[in-house]
Amino acid sequence: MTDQSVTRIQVGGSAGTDPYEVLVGRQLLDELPGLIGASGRRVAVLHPEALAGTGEAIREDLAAQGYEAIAIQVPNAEEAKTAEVAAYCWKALGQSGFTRSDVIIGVGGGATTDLAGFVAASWLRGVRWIAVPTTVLGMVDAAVGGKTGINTAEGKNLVGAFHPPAGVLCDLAALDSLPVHDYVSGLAEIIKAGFIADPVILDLIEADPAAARTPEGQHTAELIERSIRVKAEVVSGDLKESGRREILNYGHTLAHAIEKNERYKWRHGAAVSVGMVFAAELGRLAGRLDDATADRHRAVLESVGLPLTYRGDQWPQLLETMKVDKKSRGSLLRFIVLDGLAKPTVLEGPDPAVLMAAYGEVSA
Ligand SMILES: NC(=O)c1ccc[n+]([C@@H]2O[C@H](COP(=O)([O-])OP(=O)(O)OC[C@H]3O[C@@H](n4cnc5c(N)ncnc54)[C@H](O)[C@@H]3O)[C@@H](O)[C@H]2O)c1
Ligand SMILES: O=C(O)C(=O)C[C@@H](O)[C@H](O)[C@H](O)COP(=O)(O)O
Ligand SMILES: [Zn+2]
Repeated sequence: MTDQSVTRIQVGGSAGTDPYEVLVGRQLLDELPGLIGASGRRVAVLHPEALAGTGEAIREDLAAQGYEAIAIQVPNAEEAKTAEVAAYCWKALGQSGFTRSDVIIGVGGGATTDLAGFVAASWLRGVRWIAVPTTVLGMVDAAVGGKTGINTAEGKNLVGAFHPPAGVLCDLAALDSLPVHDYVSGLAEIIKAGFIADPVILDLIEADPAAARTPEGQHTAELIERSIRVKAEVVSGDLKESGRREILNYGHTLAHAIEKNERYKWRHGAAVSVGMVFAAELGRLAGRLDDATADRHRAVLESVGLPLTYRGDQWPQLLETMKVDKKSRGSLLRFIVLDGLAKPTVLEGPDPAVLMAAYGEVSA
């Protein structure tokens, strides 16, 4: 039985998109059969190496309920977000006779659910999938909203599809085994939600930054739920990022360039942290953002142990990579900046000197 203290947050349902729910609580796996649906006979549980035990336990449980269940183990973290690993998954699905009525379950962090969603989007031109995020970042951001994809040598998430899940199960117990480095990485996306839409998030973290770094923290569930609500509200109105959804990319233009520069060895949240400090400086230098809000970025990110700087000598490469950011239009670079707290906006084609000066503020 699903625990009674489960929070349900609806996503989508307008503009022709099917609604689905994000559940936050404990012991949520009993929800799987309902999400798989009456016509699902085969299920593929896609999981990273680090969650071999969890993946197998879910597979066994579903097999015991009569499903033809296979497990597909993929590498940890960004090593899973490649065309080669996607092809490996397609092969496993083909060999098990996976049809359009069958279902993929992505169990893991954002890298795993991005891959699982992409495999689901591309297999037979789209099959049903369910996200079971097991990291903070996966719960508050990656598993929600239907952006799926993989990286290429040229950049982050360059191949993908919008393919929303049938449901998202955030079991808070999963966070107990998450290394602190990965836990903290997820806080960057929570802090992003605070700056772009819900400043109460910032207040809660600033009240006790040490507690925010652990699953036992007093406000853990509230921070996760508030961030999911921000994401749910934004993507519900703009699934395919034709406008407002771009605000979720706050800090990501530089972040993705840093990730590529580091050959995807930096955690996404760490790169987003530096990217948000850069975006705040850009907003300040462009005359949009007040000093106090810009300075608040450094203070809150540093208080939870996120990085604020990156290598100063890498600017030319980073600038080149930023040109193929998905928000770019032709040769026009576009950034999300703040006009004030919780007032995100687009800054188009900033003066190259201003861009470089903003980078100077995050250069180590
Ligand atoms: N689709 C989206 O909208 C969206 C949004 C934000 C981020 N992302 C993507 O999410 C990815 C980052 O996700 P992440 O921060 O969750 O990292 P991750 O998926 O790389 O996971 C980090 C590490 O933790 C391990 N792990 C996962 N759950 C665990 C658990 N419960 N216990 C122990 N180990 C566990 C993983 O195997 C991996 O080694 C990036 O690729 C980023 O681009 C996507
Ligand atoms: O959901 C979105 O939209 C986001 O931008 C959320 C980001 O946190 C996330 O990292 C996303 O994958 C970035 O998307 P991309 O389109 O810039 O690759
Ligand atoms: Zn992100």
